[in-house]
Amino acid sequence: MKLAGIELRRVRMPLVAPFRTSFGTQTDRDVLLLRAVTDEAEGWGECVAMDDPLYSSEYVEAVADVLRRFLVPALAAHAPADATAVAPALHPFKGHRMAKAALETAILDAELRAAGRPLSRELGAVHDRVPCGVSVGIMDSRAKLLDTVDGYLSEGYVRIKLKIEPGWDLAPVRAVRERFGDDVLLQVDANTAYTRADADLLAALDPFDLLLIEQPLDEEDIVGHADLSARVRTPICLDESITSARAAADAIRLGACRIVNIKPGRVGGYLEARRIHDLCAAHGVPVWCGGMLETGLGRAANVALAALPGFTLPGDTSASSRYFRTDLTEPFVLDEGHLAVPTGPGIGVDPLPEVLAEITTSIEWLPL
Ligand SMILES: CSCC[C@@H](NC(=O)CCC(=O)O)C(=O)O
Ligand SMILES: [Mg+2]
Repeated sequence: MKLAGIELRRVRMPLVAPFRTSFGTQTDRDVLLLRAVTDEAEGWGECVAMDDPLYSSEYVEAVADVLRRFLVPALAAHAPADATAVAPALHPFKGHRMAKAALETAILDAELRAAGRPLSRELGAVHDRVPCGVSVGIMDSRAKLLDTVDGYLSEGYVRIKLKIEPGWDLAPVRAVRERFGDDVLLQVDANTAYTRADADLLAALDPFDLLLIEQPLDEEDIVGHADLSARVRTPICLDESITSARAAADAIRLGACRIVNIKPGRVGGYLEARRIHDLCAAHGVPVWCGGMLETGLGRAANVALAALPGFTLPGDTSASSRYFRTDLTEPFVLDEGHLAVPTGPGIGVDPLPEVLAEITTSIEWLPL
């Protein structure tokens, strides 16, 4: 397979409602899509970086820059024969895992489409549909929160994840438990909003029988999470801290987490995501697929990954309608709390041309 070039395409999609986390509020997505053009097929990679470096150090403008100046020229020099050669070619450049993930995914998608192989099969999927959780933002009131959760449970979501931050934690969790009972699968995500001094506060969540507490402390505070894991009964799950299979191995070895949220965009791509899955399975650590408000392109690939055997907890693989009135692809629709794994070659979905044209804000061609 010969790579002709990479198209950088920016698209802007409004969210159906503001999505508030401990690091800010989002009202739309400015998404960078990569289209890999080869002599045999084309492939898509969706970059998960946000507008600003608040979830991680990466952000969309920086991703475009590092692709333009370093990563795509490196591919020109190495002429990778297939997707497995992309990460080694990009290894000299430190970090920028979201940029690398999008590039590797676009090339992997092109390769698999040319070969007629679905991504799910390539990764080792064992299910043809996956159970879906939903992420619920911080709200202005508990009443609004309970109405929102009620709506999602009515839609069939099998797990509720509440965003929390200091001042919005015990009360909303208690309100959800009191309204919907103890059987609802419930977890929380702090996005690093707490400190080691909050151990007792986080331990006060134990009586609510949560599935997990996601990333309570700073992404670099592995020791702090290990100490917290010894103080809090609820399993600690890491997200921002797990940037690679090595980081996952170290966190597990140090007792910093008992569950891992795998996001392919955060760790450099689907091949590294599979390595993390395999490593966690070897240690008996459950994993689930996190989300970055992906369009249907990234959502399709995430659903394929979530079908691997070690993904034993519902992921943030929600229906398209959780975030978008109109998705870039045919919408992902919840069916009895599950999404079907795409069966077509590669990621198995394509952008709808008229939607793509309407939401595109810029196009840049990077020849190899
Ligand atoms: C803008 S928040 C993105 C990161 C966040 N993602 C979610 O909460 C799920 C988003 C989704 O459903 O795609 C996380 O830290 O897990
Ligand atoms: Mg998270």
